[in-house]
Amino acid sequence: MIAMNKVSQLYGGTQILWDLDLDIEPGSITCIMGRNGVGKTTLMKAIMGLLPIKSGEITMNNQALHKLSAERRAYEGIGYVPQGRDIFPMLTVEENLRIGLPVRKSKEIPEKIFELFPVLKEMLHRRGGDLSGGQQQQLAIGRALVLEPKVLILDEPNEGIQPNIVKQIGDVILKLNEEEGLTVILIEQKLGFARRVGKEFRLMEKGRIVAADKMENLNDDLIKQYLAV
Ligand SMILES: Nc1ncnc2c1ncn2[C@@H]1O[C@H](COP(=O)(O)OP(=O)(O)OP(=O)(O)O)[C@@H](O)[C@H]1O
Repeated sequence: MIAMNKVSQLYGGTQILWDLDLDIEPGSITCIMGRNGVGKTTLMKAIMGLLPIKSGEITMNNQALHKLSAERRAYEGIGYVPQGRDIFPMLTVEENLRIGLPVRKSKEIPEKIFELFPVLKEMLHRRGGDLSGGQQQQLAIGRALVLEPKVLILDEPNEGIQPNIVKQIGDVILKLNEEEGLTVILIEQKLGFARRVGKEFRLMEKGRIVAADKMENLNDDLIKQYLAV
């Protein structure tokens, strides 16, 4: 579905991604894992078009993606929930959700969003900045889903969030995947969550993918080598 072929990327003079190859199968839930600073967020920004790549190619369903603008990639069906949520604190929940609608050429927020996250309906007229961290994360996911993406990228959605909301977010990801075939790419540091939700894993080190397999094959040796701190 999404493929990266020998992608390299630099920040200033520092190379972050090195000839990186990645394959994301349609309908999969793939966890991108690795220690801090290995390039996971940079990789996601490269897929989204938020950072230009230096060389290599990125395709979705065999169509070149790396030449398209970030906006165009959203239009083509890639939804992105950045690290740190990034909602608009001064806008209401409803206004935050409506931001994606022009891309979708629709006037209404799909009712499905409120079925998945009932709290967003309850808080529709509150300012985003007044929500709890967990509620803001649900809003950020809801806002990405307004675009009805084919692929949803989430960057550490559970960072600093209380366990009951982490559970709800996991349930929503699994439901969208199982019922609608949504392809999910998830940056996840928490092993328990990755194992519950992920079907595939990709381990990163120093800007490269160093291991790729089904989640049930994420064994103690790999964890020790690439994840343990
Ligand atoms: N805007 C930037 N300018 C320069 N260097 C950056 C910038 N953003 C990230 N980097 C560097 O790029 C490298 C990869 O960062 P990235 O955020 O992609 O890693 P990560 O695996 O997502 O880490 P984390 O788990 O801590 O979020 C790090 O060494 C980081 O310091």
